[in-house]
Amino acid sequence: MAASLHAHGVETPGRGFVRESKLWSNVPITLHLLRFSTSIASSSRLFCAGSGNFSGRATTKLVKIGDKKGGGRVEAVLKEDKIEKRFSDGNGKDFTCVMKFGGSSLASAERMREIATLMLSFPEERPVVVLSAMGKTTNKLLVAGEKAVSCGVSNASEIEELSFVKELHLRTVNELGVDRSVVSALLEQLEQLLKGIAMMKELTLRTKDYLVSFGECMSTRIFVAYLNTIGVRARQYDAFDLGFITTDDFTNADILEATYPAVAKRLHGDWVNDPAIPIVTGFLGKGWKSGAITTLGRGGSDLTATTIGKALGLQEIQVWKDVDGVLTCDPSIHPCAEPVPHLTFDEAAELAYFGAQVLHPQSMRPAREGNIPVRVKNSYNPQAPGTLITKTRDMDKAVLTSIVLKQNVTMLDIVSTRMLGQVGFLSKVFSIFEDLGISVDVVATSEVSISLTLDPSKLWSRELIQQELDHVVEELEKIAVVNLLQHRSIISLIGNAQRSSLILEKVFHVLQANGVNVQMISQGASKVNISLIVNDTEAEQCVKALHYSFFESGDLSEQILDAEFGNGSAFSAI
Ligand SMILES: Nc1ncnc2c1ncn2[C@@H]1O[C@H](COP(=O)(O)OP(=O)(O)O)[C@@H](O)[C@H]1O
Ligand SMILES: N[C@@H](CC(=O)OP(=O)(O)O)C(=O)O
Repeated sequence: MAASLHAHGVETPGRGFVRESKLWSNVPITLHLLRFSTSIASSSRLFCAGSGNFSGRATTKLVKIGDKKGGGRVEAVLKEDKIEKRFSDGNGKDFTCVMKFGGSSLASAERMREIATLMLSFPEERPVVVLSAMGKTTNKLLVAGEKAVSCGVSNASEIEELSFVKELHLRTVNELGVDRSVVSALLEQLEQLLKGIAMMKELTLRTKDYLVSFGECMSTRIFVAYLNTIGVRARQYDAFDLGFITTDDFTNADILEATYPAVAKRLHGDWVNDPAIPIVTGFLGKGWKSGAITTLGRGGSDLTATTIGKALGLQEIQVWKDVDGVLTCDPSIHPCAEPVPHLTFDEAAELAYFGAQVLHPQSMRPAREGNIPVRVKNSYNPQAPGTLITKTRDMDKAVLTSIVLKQNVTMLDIVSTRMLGQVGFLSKVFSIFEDLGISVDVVATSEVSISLTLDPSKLWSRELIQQELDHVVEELEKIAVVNLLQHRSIISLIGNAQRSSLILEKVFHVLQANGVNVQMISQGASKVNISLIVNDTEAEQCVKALHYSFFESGDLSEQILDAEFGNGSAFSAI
């Protein structure tokens, strides 16, 4: 039978008293008071009252506290099987940070155990934890849904991806020693849903969101059950019931302002009533009109984490990945990519927007608004310092921060037939895109022409199919001569705007040496980003050459920069 321990307060020589602190353990434990958050004076004794088995092999230690007013916070470390578990009584500020673990950090039972150990190895933190779906579950669910549309009701149960998802989650609960019932009902519902899709022969965006939500709903339930079995109090939350209110843009919903107070109220209230580490589903929300489950776009758990960080005004948002932080380029394109130690919110947002998979494009917004530092860390290598993202950073020595590649982009050259004046021309072109609901990425304009790119794989918008492209061209041809150029790539250089001339000089030198023609160039209003459009076939080679030149050759070492440009301020006038 699980032993439970309720430590009901702290007796002090003076009037000091800490309000109820509840500690549970299902194994014999040793309890040490870790710290008391107000000033420490004399010696006192932790005492237990009322219910619970705080006896036998569990021992108390004399502790030092001395808060005359009786406020403050008790924290204790329970030691058992080398796992350290930390509890707090919630007096004072409830939570210190958000810890978000992505699918890559949660691929198996073993990884879940490691994540629990990692999470509990920060005794000074009281985290809110956000989890994504295990491993590649979201992709598998989407493929299962597509297959269900055409496989027939009688074959829906046999869909390979459904079997994969079932097997992964059942194996994980078995290996973690938690009850199968934690996921069995959800797996049953998932199978029923796929049969429903097969019967209807259609997969709407709304159904897609409901379908993928099973991933996060299962991973969080398994993790909470596991934490409870090792004696850690944790509570599962589905974001759509926690207060995440979104637009009804299924597969790409926006978080509404009402979310912040709702989430704060619920998490705070529950903690005060019954402290337990909150484990929240990433990626999910509830549409404000439909009341249905929505998702925040692929990789949306990062946004869940920063939203909670802002809602609770926390000290830090930690995003745990499978890489040593934000890197100088995508490591799958160039293995010599290196971690970037420090980024601003603007740099990180630009990097994510232009396609670096490592962060969700919208995720920096709440962190920036709340001015809460974001730390990107590696759950496979927690010692690595990772990347710290803050409002400002010292840009004196910064030249280029990161190179981002987005492939398979469509480009349009639009030249006015001069039927409209200059102002009319630009506005007409953009209204055509607006009417068709197509987002434009990179733009370069002159008086009578516009070059721009459309992104067919944009994560948060629908796919551009050929028919739609033909329609765009048809509309534009009413006012312009249009040239559609497919299979292009955008290479985005995220860096120090104060050094744009130096960056461009170097870029053109590298591209010329590699015989690459740049088809379009654009510097965003944020000045953090310079984008170059090249052919898809040349893009990866370009990125490698640029990476070598900016990060590996030593040409831009700090000494050289100091000697050539002082502290960079010489460029600010440009
Ligand atoms: N500039 C970059 N820095 C770091 N990782 C990048 C970058 N560009 C692409 N990636 C890819 O992003 C992956 C991490 O993001 P993601 O898969 O969303 O993690 P998680 O699922 O854990 O949230 C890395 O494994 C890496 O392959
Ligand atoms: N599971 C969702 C949400 C998410 O954020 O995942 P990850 O943290 O693994 O990128 C997805 O795959 O899009």
